[in-house]
Amino acid sequence: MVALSKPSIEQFFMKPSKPNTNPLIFPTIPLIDLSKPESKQHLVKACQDFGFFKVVNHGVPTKFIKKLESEALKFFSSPLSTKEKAGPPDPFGYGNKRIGRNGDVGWVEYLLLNAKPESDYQRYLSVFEENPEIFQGVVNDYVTAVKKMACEILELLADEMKLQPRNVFSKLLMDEQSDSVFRVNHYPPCPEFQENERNGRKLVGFGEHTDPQIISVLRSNNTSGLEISLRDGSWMSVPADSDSFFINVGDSLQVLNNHILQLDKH
Ligand SMILES: C=C1C[C@]23C[C@@]1(O)CC[C@H]2[C@@]12CC[C@H](O)[C@@](C)(C(=O)O1)[C@H]2[C@@H]3C(=O)O
Ligand SMILES: O=C(O)CCC(=O)C(=O)O
Repeated sequence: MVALSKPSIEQFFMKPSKPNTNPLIFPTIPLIDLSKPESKQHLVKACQDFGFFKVVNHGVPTKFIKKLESEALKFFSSPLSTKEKAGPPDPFGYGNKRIGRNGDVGWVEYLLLNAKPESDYQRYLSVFEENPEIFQGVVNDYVTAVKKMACEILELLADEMKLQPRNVFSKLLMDEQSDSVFRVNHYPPCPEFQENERNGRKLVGFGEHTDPQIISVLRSNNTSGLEISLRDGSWMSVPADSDSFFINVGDSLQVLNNHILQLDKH
């Protein structure tokens, strides 16, 4: 993660990270097809070996995805002064370039919302003037469907790890006290982008980090740019994809998993 105190255009660029060029280790992102029962056997391996995988036949209705995308585009197309009424993030709300509480910056604007079902987004959505409830409804439909998929994945994982009850992980997502968040990131065009690319410097959208939660469910509107770190310290690009979801194993699930493996040994 790039932690900088004085945001200036220079700070959004850095030397490219080490790409994976070893032809003997050219990994592909594990694929989990939720419609195939045998997929769940690959799930534990994908989590343990890679910590990241792609999910197809996920059951999240395309209409929820498209509606969310279109509402999010409406939000980010609004004038900056309007969007800023939904910020700064505390931690929820609209954020621009400043990410989190540690002084990190990136070429990104975002809307971070609490993903609890009863959350009220009115405070953040003055942008939508007369009908913020449309955005609220669209987010609720999307978040509910994505949580259902996330719970299914976590329950398959518990089954495969022979853990009881099978909602041992998924209940953490559904709990009243759950710290689930919903985040929409928008990476606006950058005027200095091409010149810096020519000089071998890379634009940082959302800097290097791990996710503290159980799992992160990621989706892009068919855009590349996301990279994941491999065990050998190299970075791998996640190809653009319009239909799939990508799952990142969060720090909490890794800790729980290591704890369970330790218990197994005794
Ligand atoms: C720079 C950061 C933003 C973040 C907290 C962190 O220090 C590193 C993890 C980031 C992340 C990623 C997943 C979620 O979007 C998030 C809310 C979280 O819990 O960890 C963000 C944090 C953030 O934006 O505050
Ligand atoms: O926008 C992205 O694709 C990555 C964002 C990310 O890593 C995150 O929100 O934790």
